[in-house]
Amino acid sequence: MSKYDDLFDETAPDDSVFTDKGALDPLAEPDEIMARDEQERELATILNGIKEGYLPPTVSIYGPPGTGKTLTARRICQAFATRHEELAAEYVNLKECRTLFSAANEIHLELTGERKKSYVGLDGVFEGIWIALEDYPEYTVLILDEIDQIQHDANYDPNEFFYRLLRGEGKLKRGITLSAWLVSNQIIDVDLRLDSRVESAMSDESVFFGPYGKAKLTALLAPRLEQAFKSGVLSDQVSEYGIQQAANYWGDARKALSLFRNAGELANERSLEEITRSCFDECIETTDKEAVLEKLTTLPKNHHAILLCLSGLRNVETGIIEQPVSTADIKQALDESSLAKLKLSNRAVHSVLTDLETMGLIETWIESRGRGGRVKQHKTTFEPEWVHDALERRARSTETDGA
Ligand SMILES: Nc1ncnc2c1ncn2[C@@H]1O[C@H](COP(=O)(O)OP(=O)(O)OP(=O)(O)O)[C@@H](O)[C@H]1O
Repeated sequence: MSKYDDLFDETAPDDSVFTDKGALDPLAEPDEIMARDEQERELATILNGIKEGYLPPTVSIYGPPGTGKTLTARRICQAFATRHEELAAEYVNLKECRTLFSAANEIHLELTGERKKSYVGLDGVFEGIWIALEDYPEYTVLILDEIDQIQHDANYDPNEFFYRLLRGEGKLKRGITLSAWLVSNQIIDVDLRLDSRVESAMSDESVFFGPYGKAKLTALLAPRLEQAFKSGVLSDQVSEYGIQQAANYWGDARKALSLFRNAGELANERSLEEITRSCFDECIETTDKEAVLEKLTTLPKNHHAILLCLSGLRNVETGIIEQPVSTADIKQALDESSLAKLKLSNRAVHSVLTDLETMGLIETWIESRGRGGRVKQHKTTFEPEWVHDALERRARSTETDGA
């Protein structure tokens, strides 16, 4: 018997509550979209516009995280495109794009399988996009997920991207009909402060995906819970309790799935035969923390630096991190620490703070101090200690990558 036989025996799940934990993976594609009939109908009506020779130049698809925007937009377009050869649909996720150039290049990559070199510039990439779309069917829907990322480009105004996308010369010259479906958490023209020449080229079509309430979450989770858990380990009452908690706290399908996975794992850890209400109560924070850490670990260095300054001041007596922190204090903490090497100007600090607020990671407000004037204050929307946990996690993964 090798040492691995022992190791595998020791780590094998013993009396697990799960039969198929993968069913609770939010990345796993569900067989069917549940509880989004209204939005599916709105989107199908928009697509059916091709029968009258019209697709809106833009459709804003917006709502809080985990409300099925991406899933619904992609599925409905794919289903329509397989039934109508005059329409093609392409999906591009702009999550990693920090410049207008990289966002346009991501679209180019999706359409052609190739990226453009940087010397061609933004206009060169758009020209490539229009050339590629010439060979497309009469109508193309381009789903641009996480479109709000393009506001992170410190050197360009997002209007430059939209102006080219909507009014580009190469597009008009070739008579290309493109409908850009802009998926984001906020309504896009308000969020990105688009100017009037861009706004006038956009349509005011928008489809809102609200947070899921208890009934919708129940419909959506039912087939996945049935697949995930052994029969008898999750009673109807306890399941209903977990769903109610997920609806009260978040209304987010992704977090609801994670909550059930975490609750099941806790029951396993404690060798419980059934999942209990307290498993859910104890997992609310873990589930929240998981989602925040995931977001934090993917942030750029400057964002981390600012968050560190925001969560670095501790009360000398209690050891508790003190918040809120003013913009001036953040800048001072930056300049007095090893983070000074990042050489962040006041403007850069301000722009990172705006980004963090848009991402829902901090809250910002103005405090009036009488004669002392007005001071901008900031605090994290989550436990500030988690910033340090995220950094540790990132350092560990860099070590592993480097190993
Ligand atoms: N209506 C639904 N029916 C079935 N599963 C759903 C539904 N809505 C969400 N889900 C599940 O939640 C996951 C996340 O949904 P999706 O990515 O579409 O959310 P989103 O609104 O685009 O989120 P974000 O704004 O964070 O990108 C899906 O992959 C799916 O597993």
